[in-house]
Amino acid sequence: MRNPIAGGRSGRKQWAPLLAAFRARFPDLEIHESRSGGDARKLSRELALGPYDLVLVAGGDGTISDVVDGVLGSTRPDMPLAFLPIGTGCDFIRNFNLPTDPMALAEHIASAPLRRIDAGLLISRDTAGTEQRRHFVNITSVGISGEVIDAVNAPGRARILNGPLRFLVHSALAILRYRPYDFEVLVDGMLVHQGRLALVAIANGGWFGGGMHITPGADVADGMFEVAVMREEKVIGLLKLLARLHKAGHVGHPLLSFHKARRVEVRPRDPSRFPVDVDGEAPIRGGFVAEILPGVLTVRT
Ligand SMILES: Nc1ncnc2c1ncn2[C@@H]1O[C@H](COP(=O)(O)OP(=O)(O)OP(=O)(O)O)[C@@H](O)[C@H]1O
Repeated sequence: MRNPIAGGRSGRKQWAPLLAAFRARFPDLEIHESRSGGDARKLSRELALGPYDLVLVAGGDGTISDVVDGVLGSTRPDMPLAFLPIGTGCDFIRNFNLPTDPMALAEHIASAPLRRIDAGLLISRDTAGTEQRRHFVNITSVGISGEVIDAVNAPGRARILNGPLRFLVHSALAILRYRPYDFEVLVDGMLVHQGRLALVAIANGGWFGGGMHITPGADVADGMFEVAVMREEKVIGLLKLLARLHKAGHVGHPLLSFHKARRVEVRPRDPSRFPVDVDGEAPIRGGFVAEILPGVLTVRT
């Protein structure tokens, strides 16, 4: 299941050697390509019902998220998945120790045992008040990160910058522009914050934003979210924190708290609608509930 636009120009370059390596190791390989945004979800729901042993996801975090949502929403949610990282940020696969060489990656996936990992379920409401449900696999966050994702994914925005640098520059710009939202955050029913916030990250995996190690205590297979709550802070303080995120140097900061949880609710006070970063895309707006689904995904990593 390939997203042909993932990773831009460098993604297209990566594809030929990956395809050659995987064709050699998996002679029965079939290639299916998404044709538009969101198509990966529909296609993978169909593939989950097909005569296949494994769905290889060739794309970035958005593609992996769509495929996970498609497979978990199908009647065969235990269809095994494996990941061929081709993307801008490629944050989810940082949780696994995957080889970068295409031949080594093909061999690794072919011989890896099946294992179960967790995913998240998001429950939100659209503008008409209708309940929406979608799965995520890495990190759902709001605050500065939602604004960053809106900027990074803005259609028509020239791709002068790519990869982690793209996230870093947009993060710095979003911090300069950000006016903290007012939220209530409930973690397993307990109110852990009420008021203005820089960021809340509800994490299954440890990294977002092209390598920022926001939740170092996250474990994709422990049946829990790791939740990072970053309280309001002055611009200069946020920029300093941003500079420390790649090496997890933010841990221990007095304005940050971490929580382990099965259910997290983000209730907006002002504004009531804002972009929500779901695995590096912004498919929903406004408040939501996130629930962990322990061991629901079958993977070969
Ligand atoms: N054929 C297509 N044409 C246009 N958009 C597509 C197509 N197929 C998938 N998409 C969309 O492309 C978007 C980006 O995909 P993806 O996130 O995998 O790549 P990326 O943004 O380069 O990587 P990352 O998320 O790791 O930074 C997704 O939102 C997906 O819905």
